[in-house]
Amino acid sequence: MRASLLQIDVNPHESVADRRVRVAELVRAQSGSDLVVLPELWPTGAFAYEEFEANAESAADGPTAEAMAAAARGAGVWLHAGSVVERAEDGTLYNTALVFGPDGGLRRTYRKIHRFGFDQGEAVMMGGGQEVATVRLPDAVAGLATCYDLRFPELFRRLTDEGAGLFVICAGWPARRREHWTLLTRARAVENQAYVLACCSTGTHGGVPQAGHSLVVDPWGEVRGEAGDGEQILTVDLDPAKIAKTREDFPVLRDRVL
Ligand SMILES: NC(=O)CCC(=O)C(=O)O
Repeated sequence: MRASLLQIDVNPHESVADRRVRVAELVRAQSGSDLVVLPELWPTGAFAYEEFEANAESAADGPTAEAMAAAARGAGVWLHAGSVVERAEDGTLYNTALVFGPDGGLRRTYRKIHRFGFDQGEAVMMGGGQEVATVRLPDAVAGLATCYDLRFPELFRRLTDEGAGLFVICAGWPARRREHWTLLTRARAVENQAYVLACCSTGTHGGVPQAGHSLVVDPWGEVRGEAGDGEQILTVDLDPAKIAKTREDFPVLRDRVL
């Protein structure tokens, strides 16, 4: 299973519309991959709070959903299209991740459960998701999480209990906490014996320099690929059989007591 993480440069010098066109072209170019992953809130920037209202859109048929559906179909890939600022029917904003199948159909949405900001920014501007989300890919069940969710191991254990052997995490993680990013992605992989595909943005938006360093970690906790600081496509071949094999050979999940 070939996965390509598109570590997109998100900065205010490029308009949302231009970035959408550019990212769609990048996705279309990934036709040899099985799964393509984009960062959190790449149209606006995860910290560009002043852009949220003006760029809020429908998760089903807004401009980003339509462009990403066409790009997934064009490339014939599964696409975790990162997240968008969703405006729900009642007007509430959500940080919502979108997953498309190779036919361009929207297969899953996930509203970020843990909102970042400690009474500011996303934490007050957006509603919190209430449901965990998994999606069945051809060779594994993927559990979805978004950025700050990474700090909450109980979410990943719930996803594991729902059958996930691979976590896809879109993020706009700040550079100043990059050590946490690397440590926590590996921890989630080791404790759940699962692949972690963690795609972060790069550049600076909302005045917050981004970490980059998107990662693919295997179920043994080994880093199989890591991007650098700038915009980059990180392509890694995964072995989904390794999920069951790791869980059989070293069956810690069976020893859970609580
Ligand atoms: N966009 C986010 O969720 C940022 C999370 C973050 O900065 C952190 O957990 O640290």
